[in-house]
Amino acid sequence: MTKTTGTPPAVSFTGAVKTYGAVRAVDGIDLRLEHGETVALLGRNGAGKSTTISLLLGLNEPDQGTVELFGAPPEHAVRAGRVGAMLQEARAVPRVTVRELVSFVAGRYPDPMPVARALELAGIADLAGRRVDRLSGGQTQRVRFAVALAGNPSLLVLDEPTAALDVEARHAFWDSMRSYARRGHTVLFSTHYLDEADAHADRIVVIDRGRVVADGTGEQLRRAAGGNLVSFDLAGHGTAGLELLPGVRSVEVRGDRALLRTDDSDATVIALARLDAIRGLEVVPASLDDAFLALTSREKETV
Ligand SMILES: Nc1ncnc2c1ncn2[C@@H]1O[C@H](COP(=O)(O)OP(=O)(O)OP(=O)(O)O)[C@@H](O)[C@H]1O
Repeated sequence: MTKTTGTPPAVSFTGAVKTYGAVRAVDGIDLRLEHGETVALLGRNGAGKSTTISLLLGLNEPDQGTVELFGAPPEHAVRAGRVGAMLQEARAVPRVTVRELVSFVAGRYPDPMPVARALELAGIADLAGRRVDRLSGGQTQRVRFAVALAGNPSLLVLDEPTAALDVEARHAFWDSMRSYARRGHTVLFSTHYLDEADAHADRIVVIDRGRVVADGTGEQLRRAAGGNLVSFDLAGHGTAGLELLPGVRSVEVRGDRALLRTDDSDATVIALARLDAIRGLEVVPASLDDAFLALTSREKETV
């Protein structure tokens, strides 16, 4: 992470709220992205990721709170060409070629990158002469990436950038994104894919029901959700009192096995041994999937 003292952060949300009727799509978000950070916004369907991004880009105004880019309202940074965005909805522009579209967008920025470079970074140099309304979903997605890059923005915002991409295109996309980020640019991307967030972001911000429920590295999220999972065959044992054992945060029963999420697996295992409940005992580190499920569990109140 690159900290810049004295300079306002690239992105700053303070108590931002956005409601649609009764739905609090963004429900009091505080978020700060420093210059040069790559941050993943992770959440289930309807968690509020796209609404957060629309506030960030100034496409929507918060009902409460503030959103700033580089210390000013988002539209300033957007108008100054400091922001590039790849949003979910793809509007096909009829008849123009890929090169024409990217050139047109680049021409509206004060300091664009060469069009050939944007096409190359997005992996579509070979599609330059093709009409944009005659491309596959994955190709269209890569054109939108080239459009987002065209202005050489300081802040790149990508809403589910890999949704329509096959495995190979996905790898190529992340390589490009990382090479862009390495040059000191700030990147925010939303995703449903935990592995992608873990592999490609410096920080993961988990959003649930319009709130930030976790913010940290993949490792910190795993720890926050309970470091290890201890499981064993119940073999007739009851589950009463298991949640009171040392380290245990939660107890789940799957068939005849009990699954304990614990912060201190040694202490939990010793206590289980005293109860003679160690048949088929297994201790595994909690995965990021486990962490994500624990953090965004529908049953759990996130306060
Ligand atoms: N224009 C709108 N009018 C009414 N409700 C909306 C609107 N946009 C979003 N919502 C609601 O706000 C909540 C958050 O939606 P949002 O699109 O921000 O979630 P998301 O995390 O991006 O979801 P997904 O992963 O499915 O894209 C949802 O309940 C959604 O139905």
